Amino acid sequence: QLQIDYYKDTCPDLESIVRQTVTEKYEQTFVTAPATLRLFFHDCFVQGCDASVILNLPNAEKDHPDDTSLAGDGFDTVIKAKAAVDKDSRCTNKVSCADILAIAARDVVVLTGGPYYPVELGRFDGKISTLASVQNNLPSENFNLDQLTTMFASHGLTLTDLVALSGAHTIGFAHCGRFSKRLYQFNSTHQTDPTLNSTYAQKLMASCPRDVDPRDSIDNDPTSPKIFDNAYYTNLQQGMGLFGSDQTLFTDSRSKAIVDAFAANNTAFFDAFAAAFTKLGRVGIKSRNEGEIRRDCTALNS
Ligand code: HEM
Ligand SMILES: [Ca+2]
Repeated sequence: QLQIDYYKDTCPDLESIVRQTVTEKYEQTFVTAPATLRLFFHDCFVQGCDASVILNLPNAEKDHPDDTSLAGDGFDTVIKAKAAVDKDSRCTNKVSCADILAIAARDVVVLTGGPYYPVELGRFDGKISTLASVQNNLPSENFNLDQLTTMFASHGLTLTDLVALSGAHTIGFAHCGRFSKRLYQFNSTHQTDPTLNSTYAQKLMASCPRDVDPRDSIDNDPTSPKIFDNAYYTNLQQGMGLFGSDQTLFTDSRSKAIVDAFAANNTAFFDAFAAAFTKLGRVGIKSRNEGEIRRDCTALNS
C-alpha cells in the first residue's frame, strides 16, 4: 500500500527538501552516507521500517550493543531533514520520520555514485522501541550463508536480495574489534581465516594490531571506500571481504554466481540493489492505526 507519490498533495516538495538537507550534511561529513544507509537497514529489520531505531527512550533499540555502533550522523541526518520538511507549512507534522529515513537512505546512495530509484512512501512511525527486540534480529558478522538467508527470508528477501544489499559494504567503516578474530584467532587449525587474501590480511593486521583499541576503524571496501560501486564484489572474488558474512557470499557455492554476476556488471548490481532496497523498505509497515506521524523523530507524540 506504499506509493511513490504518497505526499504529492500534502508535501509536494518533500523529495527536494530532503535531498538538499542530506547533500549539505554529506558535503560537511562523508560519514553521513554510510551512517544513514546502515540506519535504514537496522530500522527495517527490527519492528519494520518505522523509525523505531531513532526513538530516544529508556532501554530503546539504539541502546542494544548491535546498534550502539550506528554512527550519530545517520540519526542527525533524519532529525535535520525532518526540521527542514516541517519548515514548509504545507508539510508540518505530515511526513513520517520513517519515510524521511527511506528517502535519505536512497539519497546517500546517489550521492556516493550509486543508482537513483524512486522510493515508496506512506509509512507510519512506530510507538514501540525496546532494547530486547533487537536481540537475534540483526545479522552477525560471523554468520554463515544459512544463517544469513534464514534471517533475510524471514523478511521476504531472497538470496539475490541478500547479496545485493550486502553490497552496501562498498562504503563506510568497521571497527577493528569486529573482525580481529578472523586475523588472530580464527579456529584451532588456522590462526587467520584461510579464505582471507594473505596480502589483505597483512594490511588488516597492520591497521588493526592485536592490542589495537577496538574502537579504531578502517574502510569496509579497501579499493573504493567512498564510492558506491561493485568493487565490493570484485574484492570478494579476491578474498578481500572484511567480514565472514561478506566473504561467505563468494565461498559458498550457492551464492557465488550472484557475486560473479555483480562483479562483472555494475548495472546488474545497481538494478538488483534498487529492487532489494525497495523490498527492504516494505518490511513491517505500520498502518495509520498502529503508528503515528511523529512530531519529533526522537520522541513519541503525546
Ligand atoms: C548481510 C548481513 C550484514 C551484516 C552481518 C552486517 C554487519 C555490519 C558490521 C559488523 C558493520 C561494522 C559496524 C562497525 O564496526 O561499526 C557494518 C557496517 C555497515 N553496514 Fe552492514 N551488515 C550487513 C548488511 C548490511 C545491509 C543490508 C546494509 C544496508 C543496505 C548494510 C550497511 C552497512 C553500512 C553502510 C556500514 C558502514 C557504517 C558506517 O560506516 O558507519 N549492512 N555492517
Ligand atoms: Ca566502493
